[in-house]
Amino acid sequence: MTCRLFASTGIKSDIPGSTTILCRDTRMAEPHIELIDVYKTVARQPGALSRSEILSGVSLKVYRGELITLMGPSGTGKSTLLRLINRLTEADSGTILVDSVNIKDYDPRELRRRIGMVFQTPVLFKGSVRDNISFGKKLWHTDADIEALASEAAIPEELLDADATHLSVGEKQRVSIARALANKPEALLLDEPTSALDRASAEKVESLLLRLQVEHNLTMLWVTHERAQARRVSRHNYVLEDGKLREEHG
Ligand SMILES: Nc1ncnc2c1ncn2[C@@H]1O[C@H](COP(=O)(O)OP(=O)(O)OP(=O)(O)O)[C@@H](O)[C@H]1O
Repeated sequence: MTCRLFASTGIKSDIPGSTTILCRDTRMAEPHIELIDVYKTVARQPGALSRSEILSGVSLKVYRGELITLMGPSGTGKSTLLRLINRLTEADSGTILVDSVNIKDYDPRELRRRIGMVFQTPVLFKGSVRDNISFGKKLWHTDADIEALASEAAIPEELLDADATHLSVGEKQRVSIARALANKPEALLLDEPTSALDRASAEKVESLLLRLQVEHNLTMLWVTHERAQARRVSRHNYVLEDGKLREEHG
């Protein structure tokens, strides 16, 4: 077995006939995304005086090109943890770094271009599939090739001019992934990207995400309720429970 180190290290080791896997090399690179002692409380009822702590000193390092999964009981704060990273919500205390820079020092729009998000239920706006995929390209003036992205996301060419709101949920999820890629992101936050899909569509989207992760060297944080899926897609599986994050071994 050989390790294909993360592309940012610039080192590749492929010995013919051996198995090549992605390996974490903590000696050679700074984490791409790092959470240091993050606390987050929420008000359970609007206007309530007391707040509940859902993250109690969470620390995590994710390296460039690495895929980690997040599991844990419902309501423990997995989505909140993702949303903290692209500043859809703010931590009460602690530090979050992207490329060693505090996320508060980024323009939030640029942060969200770099770190895309895919939700459990794909939300597309009224308009064609092409319009939906082009959204980020227009916003951030990237040179994304819409036809190429559609093809990468296994969206047939004849669907490009179809009304996006009329697609099946599986097709919509593939469009939302292509739309996220049009921003030329470096990382994707995946909030249960397959759990609203039937089995066949879920398998397609799972293998699509895995292929894109390798082809684009994307860092991915993938929330899932399925332990089997977590194990299929990554060797770095974390569980969030009682405000704490722990890595699962074995
Ligand atoms: N903006 C908010 N205001 C108030 N409470 C919130 C807010 N966002 C999240 N919460 C609460 O924080 C807790 C964690 O929510 P979160 O969606 O992060 O959990 P989760 O682990 O992703 O859950 P699930 O697995 O069911 O999707 C829940 O009790 C939720 O009701």
